[in-house]
Amino acid sequence: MSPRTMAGDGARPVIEVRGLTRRYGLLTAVDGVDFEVRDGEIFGFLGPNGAGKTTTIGMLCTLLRPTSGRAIIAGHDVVERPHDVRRSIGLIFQEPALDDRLTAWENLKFHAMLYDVPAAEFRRRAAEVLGMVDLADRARSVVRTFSGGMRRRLEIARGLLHRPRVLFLDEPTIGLDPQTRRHIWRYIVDLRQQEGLTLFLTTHYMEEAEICDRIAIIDHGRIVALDTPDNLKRMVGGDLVTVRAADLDGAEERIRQSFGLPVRRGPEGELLVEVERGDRFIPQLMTALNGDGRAIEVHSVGLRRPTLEDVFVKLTGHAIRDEEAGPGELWRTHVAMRRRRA
Ligand SMILES: Nc1ncnc2c1ncn2[C@@H]1O[C@H](COP(=O)(O)OP(=O)(O)OP(=O)(O)O)[C@@H](O)[C@H]1O
Repeated sequence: MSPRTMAGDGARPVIEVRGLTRRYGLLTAVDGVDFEVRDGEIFGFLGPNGAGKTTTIGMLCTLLRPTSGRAIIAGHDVVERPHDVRRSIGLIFQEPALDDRLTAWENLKFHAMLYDVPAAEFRRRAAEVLGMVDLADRARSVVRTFSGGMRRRLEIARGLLHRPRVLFLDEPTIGLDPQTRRHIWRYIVDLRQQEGLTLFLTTHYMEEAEICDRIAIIDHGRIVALDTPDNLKRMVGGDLVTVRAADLDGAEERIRQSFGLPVRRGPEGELLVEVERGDRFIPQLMTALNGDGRAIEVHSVGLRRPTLEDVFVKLTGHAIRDEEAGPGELWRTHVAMRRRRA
């Protein structure tokens, strides 16, 4: 039975979260979230920077204490049994956590010592996980000589060394180029097939969230929707027609008056109209925009299927990309997380 069919078979969830809350002073970073993750599932947290993804993962991994609420990982309460939780999980965080003066093998060895993996088991397992991420021939190379993608693969191998039941990945591809990002995801999906483990990941890249079995969309510390990517996209309806025009306000008003349909703004300021059949709607739209005594100059009209970005905009009223962090902001976040963990 593949892990995909194992998911949702009625077994006890591997992660159970009830009313989980974390406050920093007056700010409620995570605001009473509830969800369950099934064994063998790829479960994603999707939301903009600052939505509360890292804080949630921090609590599930026992690095941050919840202000209130409960989280049970592989049957262990994160507050009452943190040691058991840590043995059940692997972590891959945004910031690299390898020692680049050591070889790949030595980095794994250090991790095995922390997790009490016996020496014979370590040798077998280290060879296995390095093979999984295509680094077997670089085992004795110093990590300093590795590319960003190789380092991330080694971190994945290290996260798997002690055979965790759940692997947590916080923005595992941030800062990598698109090709390397695709490779990393291929490894992650293969791993689920090979190891049957549960993956909990956070991302603000919409296309990456598509690989999840289910996604929780999080905004301002709250889960605003939780479902499969397909079901989430169905919330947006049929087709999306995009309109770019010289007078966007005028075009918006004309569409509302002519069709009585709601009009939203897309991430680049374009108009978005949800319709059942876009191919039939566009000719009527052009007639409406050209007619009525005053033609509105149209720059382009597009037709596409809804994406997770559209779902996010529909649910929250704002775009994920608007809040994407620049390098400076990301660096500040990393420094803050390091300090929090220190
Ligand atoms: N140690 C801290 N002290 C005060 N506020 C914090 C702290 N850590 C996080 N926050 C705030 O809590 C909120 C949630 O942050 P969090 O890092 O969990 O978001 P995120 O969705 O993971 O974003 P990112 O992808 O940027 O890490 C933000 O408003 C952030 O500024």
